[in-house]
Amino acid sequence: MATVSDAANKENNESTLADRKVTVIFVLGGPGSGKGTQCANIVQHYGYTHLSAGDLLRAERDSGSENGTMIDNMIKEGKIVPSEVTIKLLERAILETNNDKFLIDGFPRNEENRAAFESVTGIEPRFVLFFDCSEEEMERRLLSRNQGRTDDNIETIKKRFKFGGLMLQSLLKKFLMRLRLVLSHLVKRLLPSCSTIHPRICDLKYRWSNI
Ligand SMILES: Nc1ncnc2c1ncn2[C@@H]1O[C@H](COP(=O)(O)OP(=O)(O)O)[C@@H](O)[C@H]1O
Ligand SMILES: O=c1ccn([C@@H]2O[C@H](COP(=O)(O)OP(=O)(O)O)[C@@H](O)[C@H]2O)c(=O)[nH]1
Repeated sequence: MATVSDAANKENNESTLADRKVTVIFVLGGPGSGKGTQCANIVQHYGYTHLSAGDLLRAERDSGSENGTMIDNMIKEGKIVPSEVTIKLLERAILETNNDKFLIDGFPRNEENRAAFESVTGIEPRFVLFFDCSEEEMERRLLSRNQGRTDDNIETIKKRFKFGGLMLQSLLKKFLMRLRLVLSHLVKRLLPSCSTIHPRICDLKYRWSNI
């Protein structure tokens, strides 16, 4: 589906997502559930390009952009950056990459993110990988992640759990209804290094062979 920005880009002879046929997998899970770690594994074995929404936002913040202060505040408060900002960064990253298969890590965070992405880019995910992990384990991992992040402190971690948990649950329900959700215990069969991800529920259509 072409968008207004697609039309503007066309006039400027820039390539747009409407010109590209891309496959997208959303990789979701709470903070510290292992999304980034497992994306690195998948990239190695399946030739996907890994796009972390959080990394794109941190790079934008550090670039001196006009949105830098807003992004910094949202991250420190564990809140969700407005969809249009994150989607623009994802769109740009896809267009700059010469691959047609993408793992989008940590996005969407909520239903509004999902709907906006679909409407702006016309892209529906092939499916969604969800890494399920207890808050206790996620907290332990985040506190020893040691990447110098401004949000890996106990106060912000609690906020990320509080704001993110419910939104993620209702988003997952949407994907579940569309039969697009693959849970961590299925991922675990393919990626033995996922062994500490704690498995729960479900017997859903398993489409790993398609990627
Ligand atoms: N299965 C695992 N068992 C133990 N520690 C893990 C596991 N997966 C990731 N970690 C560690 O937990 C921390 C958070 O993982 P990360 O992949 O950055 O999570 P996310 O991207 O979901 O926030 C990192 O320090 C990582 O090395
Ligand atoms: O689509 C996104 C992804 C990330 N974030 C912000 O970036 C922070 C860090 O996200 P990231 O995915 O890097 O880490 P995680 O919280 O999953 O460990 C989040 O708490 C949000 O404040 C956001 O607003 N929108």
